[in-house]
Amino acid sequence: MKLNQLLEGIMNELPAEAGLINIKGITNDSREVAEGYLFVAISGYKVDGHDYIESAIKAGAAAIIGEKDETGINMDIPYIRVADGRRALAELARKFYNPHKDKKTIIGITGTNGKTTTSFMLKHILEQAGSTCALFGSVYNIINGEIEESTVNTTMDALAMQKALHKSKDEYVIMEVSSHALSQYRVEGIEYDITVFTNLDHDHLDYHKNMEDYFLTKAKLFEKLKPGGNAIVHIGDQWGSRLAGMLADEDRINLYTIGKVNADLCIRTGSRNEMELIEDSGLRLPIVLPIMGKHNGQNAALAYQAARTLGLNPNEIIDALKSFIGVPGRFEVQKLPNGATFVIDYAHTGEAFSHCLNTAREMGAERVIHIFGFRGDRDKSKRKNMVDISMLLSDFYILTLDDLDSESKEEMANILHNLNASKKGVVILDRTKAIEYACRHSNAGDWILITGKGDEKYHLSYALPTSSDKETVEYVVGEQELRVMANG
Ligand SMILES: CC(=O)N[C@H]1[C@@H](OP(=O)(O)OP(=O)(O)OC[C@H]2O[C@@H](n3ccc(=O)[nH]c3=O)[C@H](O)[C@@H]2O)O[C@H](CO)[C@@H](O)[C@@H]1O[C@H](C)C(=O)N[C@@H](C)C(=O)N[C@H](CCC(=O)O)C(=O)O
Ligand SMILES: Nc1ncnc2c1ncn2[C@@H]1O[C@H](COP(=O)(O)OP(=O)(O)OP(=O)(O)O)[C@@H](O)[C@H]1O
Repeated sequence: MKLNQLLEGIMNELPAEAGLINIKGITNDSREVAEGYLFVAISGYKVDGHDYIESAIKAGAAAIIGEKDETGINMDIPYIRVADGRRALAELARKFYNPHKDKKTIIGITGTNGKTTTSFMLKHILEQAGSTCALFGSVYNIINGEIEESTVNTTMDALAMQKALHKSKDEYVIMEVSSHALSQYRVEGIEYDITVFTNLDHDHLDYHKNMEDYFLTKAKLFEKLKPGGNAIVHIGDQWGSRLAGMLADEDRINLYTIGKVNADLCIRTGSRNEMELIEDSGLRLPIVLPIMGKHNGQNAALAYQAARTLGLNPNEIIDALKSFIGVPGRFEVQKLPNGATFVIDYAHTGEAFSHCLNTAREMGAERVIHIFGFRGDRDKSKRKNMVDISMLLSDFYILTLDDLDSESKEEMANILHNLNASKKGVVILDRTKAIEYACRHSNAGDWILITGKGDEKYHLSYALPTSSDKETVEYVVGEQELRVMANG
């Protein structure tokens, strides 16, 4: 594609000869530049892409886009200045990979918790109805029925996103959209058919200034709805209600609210996994969800409403939900030989903790034991609240290590000891030893919840020869089986 075609609308005054340059590819990573590529230099959070312009030129770049007036580099290829490199990258990538806009139906799901679960549920419903569906999210990406290795981010960068949209021949694309993605223009230029809001909880305040900023960033997804598109908003918290209020007067879109009362789709929960969805027509749909937790009832209601707006009939959606097998690492349950229950979950916010711990009680736990830590570098201001909620809702908790990222083990150990303000809690730094300890001291009727990592691999090495919570649970359950056998 010619440079001037690519830059149309992004840049007005381009030297005539520069416009004729043939661009063979686009990248913002100097290590990926090949002959004839356009290199987009971005001032990043860790390093400055402008420092790699010379390497990009050596690797064969045909033109450079950057944010700085002066690069201080003598170059005989065009340097084009833009106000925001990330935004320009998104627009260029869309033009390069998807010049005719997407014909597929695109669904974006945002919120602090429940994005992955809701997206898996909706995918399952659409596939049961015979449709093909791509999924872009934190567990993995699925394109044309093939699982692709998981990306670093929940939402891919703009370039990977446009390539993935280009590659997908699926009828539907469901994507999790993080607030980071919205503020970094990773989904710029995408027009959504449906956008979904799950909830907002204290998280990511290492990145956002405050909850207000976090909320307004999430709300940007709804500006990207196509005219006539559908906004589906869970009004279970103040942020969802506020978003619904903001969207209510927008004539160009349709708004569907989900909540316990005064919503277009009402959720009535019964005991354990029983629930009922009530449409505003009065249609009542009872369902026993195959996965546990009221939070999953909310996720199911969001997926239900999305499928309804896509024209599926109520009973086929409810039937599909009945065969949903869950998401890896989200409330995965395993029974121990002694009658106790292990749960592996991805909860890493206070609200997610309360859902998980309450679910264990509702399922009949006599004693709830909670094992968790804090991810290094991530929102440090939520840590105390996480301990407070665990202290309130568990019978016993074990503070342990999670991934440290750039925080040191000593630093984290101090934080864990300082936050452990209750006799209900102990600190066992080694995560695998914490799990082993809980297993050894468990009785029939106990529920042991290990939260934070879900099915992700450990970044640290621990005492037991395992690399994820699931493997550690299998290991300690195996040990317990041996002990039970040895004791006859
Ligand atoms: C803080 C943050 O969000 N960083 C994101 C950002 O990184 P960055 O572009 O600033 O990267 P950088 O390393 O400073 O590099 C700057 C530029 O130099 C270039 N470079 C670098 C080295 C080199 O040799 N040559 C070169 O050209 C890079 O390609 C880049 O263009 O843009 C990258 C591409 O999109 C992201 O991968 C990266 O996410 C990092 C890994 C991250 O941890 N992000 C988290 C906070 C995040 O985004 N999380 C949300 C999910 C949150 C949730 O759980 O809900 C997500 O969507 O994943
Ligand atoms: N609707 C919900 N409300 C509150 N908590 C929820 C909800 N759904 C899931 N959770 C909790 O949040 C955890 C993560 O769920 P899920 O992976 O579906 O969310 P996510 O938004 O994709 O999270 P992340 O952005 O961190 O990947 C679950 O393991 C569960 O503990």
